[in-house]
Amino acid sequence: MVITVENVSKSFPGTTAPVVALRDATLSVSAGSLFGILGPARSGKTTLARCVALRERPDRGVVRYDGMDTSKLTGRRLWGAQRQVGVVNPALRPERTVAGNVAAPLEHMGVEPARRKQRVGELLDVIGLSRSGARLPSELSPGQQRRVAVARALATAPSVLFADDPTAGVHGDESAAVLSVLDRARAELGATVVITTRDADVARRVCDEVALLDRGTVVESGTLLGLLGKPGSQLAEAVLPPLTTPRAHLATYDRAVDVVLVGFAAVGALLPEASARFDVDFTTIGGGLTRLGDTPVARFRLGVEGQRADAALAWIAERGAHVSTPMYGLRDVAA
Ligand SMILES: Nc1ncnc2c1ncn2[C@@H]1O[C@H](COP(=O)(O)OP(=O)(O)OP(=O)(O)O)[C@@H](O)[C@H]1O
Repeated sequence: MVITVENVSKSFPGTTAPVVALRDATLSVSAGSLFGILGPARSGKTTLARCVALRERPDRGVVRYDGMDTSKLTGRRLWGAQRQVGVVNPALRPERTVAGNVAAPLEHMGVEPARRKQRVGELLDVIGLSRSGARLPSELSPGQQRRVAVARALATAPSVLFADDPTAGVHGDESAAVLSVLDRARAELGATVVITTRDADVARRVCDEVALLDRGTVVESGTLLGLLGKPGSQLAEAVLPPLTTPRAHLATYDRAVDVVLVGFAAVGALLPEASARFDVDFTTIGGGLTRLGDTPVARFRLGVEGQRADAALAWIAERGAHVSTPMYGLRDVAA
């Protein structure tokens, strides 16, 4: 399902004046994407995600599901639209087993026992807890409990899954396992997944689309890979390896450039090949390698020497590398 948010504003009553949670927020969530709403504390992430999930009504603006204006929906039709979004609620029922927790929404819907059992089995497999169905939540680690909460939200096969801060209170490998379950929900069950997070690393690891929120305003949104080459992108800055080079260091080269390379072929081969073809030397003076999901991405600050430096840089740019002139932040100038 494609979800669009158009100029959504939302305020809440405050003690002295209304608290503005969202101002004119606009974004588009592609069908089948893992969409991250990223921003600092109180920037409006949860409110925006709740509007997307139809759990909160905007004061102004429209949320569309596959083009349909949801603001006009009431009663059964609103409920029907809300049911398309499974919301991950981390609070499990302590007295019920893992399987019982996952089965609860299906019982509520009156799904017959054999079908229920089959569905619960499938979901426990997706979350990697096939053999823990009979255990109680208290016997599981926080990360495993969170995975059960995801399975429960997926039980009724919603087309959209919403998880508010899915790695909150879960650490290290455990948080990677929670994120990989969200990724499987998208890849294997075909759900569009919307998450909120303060952590750019979460976005880097699993999100393919992101919106960056600042004090209720969407300051950037789009595909993460698409934003990498955008000059001055805050999202790109947050997920790429940092570049901090003293200005004096750059002066030792004919010229210096920042290069972003995306994908196995580019990261592995583009620079050595350009160097050989154009008889140009590249020296890495900053940056490094990372991954966006499974895609290797590199950002390097390079010293470039050789008469055909321009031709070499044009050649790598034609092959998809993003080449730019280093920009100086305050830190660099001070250094
Ligand atoms: N139900 C509510 N009543 C009053 N104020 C609210 C309500 N929900 C959110 N707010 C306020 O709206 C602003 C945005 O809150 P929101 O929870 O959407 O931000 P957030 O980015 O998810 O924050 P966090 O990362 O801290 O969870 C905050 O100032 C918050 O206090």
